[in-house]
Order: sequence, then C-alpha cells, then structure tokens
Amino acid sequence: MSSPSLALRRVSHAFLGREVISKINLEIADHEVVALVGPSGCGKSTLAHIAAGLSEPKEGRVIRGYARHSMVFQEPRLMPWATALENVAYVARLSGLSRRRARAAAAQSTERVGFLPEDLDKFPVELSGGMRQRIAIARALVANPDFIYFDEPFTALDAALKHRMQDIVIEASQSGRFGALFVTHDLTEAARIASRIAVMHPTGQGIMGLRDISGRPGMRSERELFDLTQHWQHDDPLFRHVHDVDERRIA
Ligand SMILES: Nc1ncnc2c1ncn2[C@@H]1O[C@H](COP(=O)(O)OP(=O)(O)OP(=O)(O)O)[C@@H](O)[C@H]1O
Repeated sequence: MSSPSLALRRVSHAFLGREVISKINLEIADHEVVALVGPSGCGKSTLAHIAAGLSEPKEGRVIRGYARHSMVFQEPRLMPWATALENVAYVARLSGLSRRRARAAAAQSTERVGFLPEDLDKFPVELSGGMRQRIAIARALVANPDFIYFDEPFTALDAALKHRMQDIVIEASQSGRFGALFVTHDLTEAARIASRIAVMHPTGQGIMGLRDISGRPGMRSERELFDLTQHWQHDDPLFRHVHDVDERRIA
C-alpha cells in the first residue's frame, strides 16, 4: 500500500490502568471502506476514537494521510436548540463557508441523504430517529471529508431504514470518494458496504485478521451477501468470536 489514508502502528490504550487494546496495526488505503467487527467490549470504539484523534493512544502511532475527516456515531448527537438545517450548516460554516453558502451546502447535503425539504426547519426533538440519523450523516458529508469514521451508526434503526442508510453510505462513498473505518456488529452490513473486513481480537489484543470482500460495494446481490456471511460464521475460524458477549472480568 503506497500512501494509506489511515495507518495505525502498534496502538495500545488503557483506561484506569487496565489495557483495553494492545498493539493494533491496521492500514486503510485511499478511498477504501474497511469494516471493523469484533465482540462487544473488545475495543472497537476506543480504537475508532483514537484513530480520529478524540483521544491519544497510550502507545503507538496514528498516521493520517487524509485531508479532512468527520464522524457518525450511534446516537446522532445533534444540537437540540438548532433546526435540522442549522445543525448541518453549522459544520459547513466551520469549514469556512459564508452563512448563505453554508445553508446552501447544508440543503444539498440533506437532499443527498433523502431528507425532505419540508422537515429542514424542524428541531431534533420533532424528528424521528431515522430522520435524526440522516441529519447526522448529512452533517458528516457537508464539509466534503475524504475520510469518515462510522461508529455503529445504524444499530438502533429498523431493518428497512438500516438498509436505506447503508445504500446512502455506499452511494456517497462512491460519488463523494471518501474512505472510511466503519465499526459494526452486523456482518451483513459489513459485507454490503466495505471492501475489506477487519476482525478484532475478543480482548483487544490486535487485529486477528482481514478478509477482502470480492465485488464492489452496492453491486453484491442479497444472495451473495447471505452466502458470504454464512461462510464467515460457519467455515472461517477468524469469525469464531465475533458474536461472543463480553464476559471479561474487570481487573
Ligand atoms: N471511558 C472509559 N473509561 C473506562 N473504561 C472504558 C471507557 N471506554 C471504554 N471502556 C472500556 O474499554 C473496553 C472497550 O470498550 P469499547 O467501547 O471500545 O468496546 P466496543 O468493542 O466498541 O464495544 P461495543 O461493541 O459494545 O460498543 C470495555 O471494557 C469498556 O468497558
């Protein structure tokens, strides 16, 4: 890989003296979407936060080759006092646009994620969970990032809406040409949106392995996705612990 968008080199982190991730190595190529999976509590969010610079690793290095990133979390984290449009425009303003151009960019970004214009003046409390998450994605896209961190962004959504939101990410990653680290519990989601899947060790002791996913995201049929996830779960030892519940004892 010549110049990766993101490279993690022997990244370790501890909370209150307890090491939760250890010696993580991972590279993501320019415009590549990598899904990160692993059992609950193995350290996926911790790793994504460190990679995005929200916290400093205790050891190791994070090398960011991209120009500008954004994040989408499981909870939309919108500003409750601002309308849907203002939530998105605020980020556009931070990237240096005038008020008028920021509002235009925000309107365009919300259209891209299928948010209806008549709902733009509503406040977060007046929006459904799916509408709020669309705004969170529009906000992540508005400043034209070339890298996005997704931390289980669709876990709380119902199946149909989840599917729709995945399509939006696939479409946006292809037309907007960003790379991404996409943390998820859902192997079918990983198989749909990513070009590679990374499996984290159940207790955070590194990335256990990676698998290339053949074909282009968005072009894989439901049958192919089903066969692939069945194969991962039943025939590939790498995935043996992916759905384990976290039963580690806290030291
Ligand atoms: N701020 C914190 N302070 C103390 N411990 C923390 C903190 N954040 C996370 N942890 C611990 O670090 C470990 C890894 O947590 P993390 O949220 O990164 O896992 P995860 O794989 O993303 O889990 P899930 O899939 O359930 O979201 C867990 O044992 C968790 O309890």
